Amino acid sequence: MTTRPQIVHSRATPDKPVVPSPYRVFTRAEWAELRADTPMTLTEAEVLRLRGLNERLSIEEVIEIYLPLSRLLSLYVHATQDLFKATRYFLGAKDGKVPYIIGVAGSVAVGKSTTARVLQALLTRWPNTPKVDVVTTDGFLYPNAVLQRENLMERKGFPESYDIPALLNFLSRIKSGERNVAAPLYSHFIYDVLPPDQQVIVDRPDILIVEGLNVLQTGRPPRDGKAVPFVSDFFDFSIYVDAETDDLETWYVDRFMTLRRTAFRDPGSYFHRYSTLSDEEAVETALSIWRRINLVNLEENILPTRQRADLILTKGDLHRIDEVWLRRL
Ligand SMILES: Nc1ncnc2c1ncn2[C@@H]1O[C@H](COP(=O)(O)OP(=O)(O)O)[C@@H](O)[C@H]1O
Ligand SMILES: CC(C)(COP(=O)(O)O)[C@@H](O)C(=O)NCCC(=O)O
Repeated sequence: MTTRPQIVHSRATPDKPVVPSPYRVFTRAEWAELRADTPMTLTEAEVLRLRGLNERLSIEEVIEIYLPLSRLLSLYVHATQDLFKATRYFLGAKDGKVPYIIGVAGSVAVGKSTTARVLQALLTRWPNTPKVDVVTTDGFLYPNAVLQRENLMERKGFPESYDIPALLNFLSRIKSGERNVAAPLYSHFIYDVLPPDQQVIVDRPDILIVEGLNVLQTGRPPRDGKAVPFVSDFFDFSIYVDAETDDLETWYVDRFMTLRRTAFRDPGSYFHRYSTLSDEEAVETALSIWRRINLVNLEENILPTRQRADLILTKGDLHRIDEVWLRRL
């Protein structure tokens, strides 16, 4: 089972004083109280739109967890923009708009992409309707041809499977205020990155959400002593979506079984070969992929980054968030 962030649970003993937690912990009810004012209701059209993002997402979850979170983020975005304006004023600079970047980290199947899409939908509702884009880091995986050549197909999602310099270059261009920056895309259907003519263009959004397993990773310190930035150096705020390992395994297998009934039926899909398996065989296959690849990656490379996040959402059964941990500033 995943252990929850440890630091707050430490008990004082005579020889071991309690270490103050860098996080303030909110129960679900306490967090829900923070959805203070007007834009905290959803229109019917918005509810429908959110349902379209993920039919399993409960609207209660959106109201109690994601609306307060979008309120907090909106306040942070405004504060950062004001600070940026102050710098521009100081420098006598006229132009310049720099996107506010939010990183969303966590295991495969924890719901990063759903969280990112819900936040995107909610943040655009705030006064002045900011433009919010989402980029996923799987676009920066090396193509299968490269992973095969390097014997890394069983390491997809591990740090060495990503073109990190390309991701850093992308983020650096975004943070420099550059317009029309291309980001590569990944397709779960073909299980590979798409060709360069199918890249997505990011054109100076107000907010960019960057979602992926690896976004809080730091990598090895360079041997030559030359400083290399971390992906998270470009973030203004970061979120880690957390859950027990047993739940993650269930969600991974469930998603695999749903895809088997839908996308995998298409002969063009990479996993089409699994559409003819019996249900039991398919569950075994999904469990095997989970345990060989994603679980190992979670334990070795993803969980250790949890305590770098500004906010941790801890999920229980059925994706219900039961606690919110907010880093003290
Ligand atoms: N808040 C949620 N409520 C219900 N189901 C969810 C929620 N978030 C994700 N899921 C389900 O969990 C699975 C993994 O979610 P996804 O967003 O694809 O994860 P990730 O991007 O972390 O791999 C999917 O089947 C999705 O429908
Ligand atoms: C594509 C992924 C590495 C996730 O990438 P991310 O967007 O989080 O960077 C992952 O979904 C994946 O495909 N893992 C390999 C094992 C598997 O097939 O589940």
